[in-house]
Amino acid sequence: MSLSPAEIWDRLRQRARQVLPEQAYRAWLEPTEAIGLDDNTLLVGASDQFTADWNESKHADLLATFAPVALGHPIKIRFKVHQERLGRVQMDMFVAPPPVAVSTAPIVQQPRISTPLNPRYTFDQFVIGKSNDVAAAAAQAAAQAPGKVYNPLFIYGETGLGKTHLMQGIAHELLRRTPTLRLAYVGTEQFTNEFIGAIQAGAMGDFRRRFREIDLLLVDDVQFLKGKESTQEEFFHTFNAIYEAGRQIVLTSDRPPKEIPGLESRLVSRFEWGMVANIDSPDLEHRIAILKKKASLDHLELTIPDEVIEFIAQHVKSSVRELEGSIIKLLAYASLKHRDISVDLAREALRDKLRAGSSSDFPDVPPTTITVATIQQVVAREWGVTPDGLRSKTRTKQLTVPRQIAMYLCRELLALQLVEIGNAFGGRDHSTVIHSLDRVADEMNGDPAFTERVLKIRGMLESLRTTGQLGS
Ligand SMILES: Nc1ncnc2c1ncn2[C@@H]1O[C@H](COP(=O)(O)OP(=O)(O)OP(=O)(O)O)[C@@H](O)[C@H]1O
Repeated sequence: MSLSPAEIWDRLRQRARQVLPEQAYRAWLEPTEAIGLDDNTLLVGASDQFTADWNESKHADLLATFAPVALGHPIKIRFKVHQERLGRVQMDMFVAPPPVAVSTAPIVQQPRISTPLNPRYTFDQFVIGKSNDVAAAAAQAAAQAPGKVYNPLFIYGETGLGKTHLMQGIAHELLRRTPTLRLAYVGTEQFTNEFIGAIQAGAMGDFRRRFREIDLLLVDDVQFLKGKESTQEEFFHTFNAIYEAGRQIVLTSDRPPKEIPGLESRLVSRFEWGMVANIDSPDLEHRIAILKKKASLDHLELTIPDEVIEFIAQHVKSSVRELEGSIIKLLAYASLKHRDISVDLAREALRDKLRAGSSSDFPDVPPTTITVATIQQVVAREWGVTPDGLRSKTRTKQLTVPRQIAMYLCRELLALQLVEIGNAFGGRDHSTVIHSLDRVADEMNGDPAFTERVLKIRGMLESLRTTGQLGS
């Protein structure tokens, strides 16, 4: 029986999980998916270019070593950006530890339907600003007097702005005070699936007990109730039972109740009974404060200078999740390049994110006027060889060293993918490119004259980019 690409990927990934740190697994391999199997190569999609490159350089070989045992034959693994997933970057953590279940010994007997809470989603880790002060105050009030003041509390806003964080903050606070709290925390999809499962199993009585005999109901993404008539009906009764018992309900959505299409009017009106609070995008000062808070929580104040925090806050505006993702990317990039974190490094590492905005938003991101061909020309001239020689298969030392440097500069200045660099230099494979980049980085660590020469070329190219002229 032959396995599907998804099954192959699952087997290999699970093996990798046993040997990689959990955080590394979650950050890099979890948000990937198999795209297809081509000949003997498994193609795996990542959400963005950097994740693809990082996996390619750090994990592809390791994963391939599991194949003979896991699949019974060797295969190669290649990572690429999965077009459908572009724009859905999910780096929902800084250097976050894996979420832990909230369960503690005394609670075990309590009815509990709960996805694990993220231990970092507490009130004291939530930075309050103009865009979220009403929602944060309401959440704190609901945690102080559950079921009494804002019931239900309905928090809405665009993705990645802290709705789930605030909602879980209420649960953390209540659990801290009452460890035996009966908590139900689910996404709307999970509620729907459990409901369908209960109908199929003829276990509606059990389902109702589990969802109604609770102290706190948290439901994420209620916009997904749209168009699901029977689920809405069941949710309506669940809501009423909990509400009438004076227990707290907290809901999140990407839009206010009235704007959820296909939501029954009796649910719309119930969702508006308590408090409907919006979370907006944070302004610049708020973004800086959030980044500083995250940096201090992870003891990164000395690693990430203030000007880098400000640079990121100025340019990454779409969501707090994106802000966090930027820092993760920057940390990984710095570690891959063995370089200290600076604004220049951030500009390189976050090139994709910076480009996602309009150029007028990013006046200090210069238009890319240099190309691979320019880099090849400038390097070839400096080393007294020809650009064609750099692109050829010839492996004399006279050509190998400038070729490696030109590859390195393509990566540094143009942030090209490994495979793009390989193609631009006579169709070399990614491991040759990685080897070349490592060689240059090693030489630069140990040989000041070499470093000076590379930096001189780099300076010339950068000046070409900013002024349109080659610096001397
Ligand atoms: N004000 C804030 N202070 C600190 N961290 C924040 C803040 N707002 C958001 N975050 C962080 O941003 C990330 C995304 O937040 P969260 O998951 O709560 O977003 P969301 O609005 O629920 O998004 P989605 O709708 O996609 O589920 C989390 O890691 C969260 O801790």
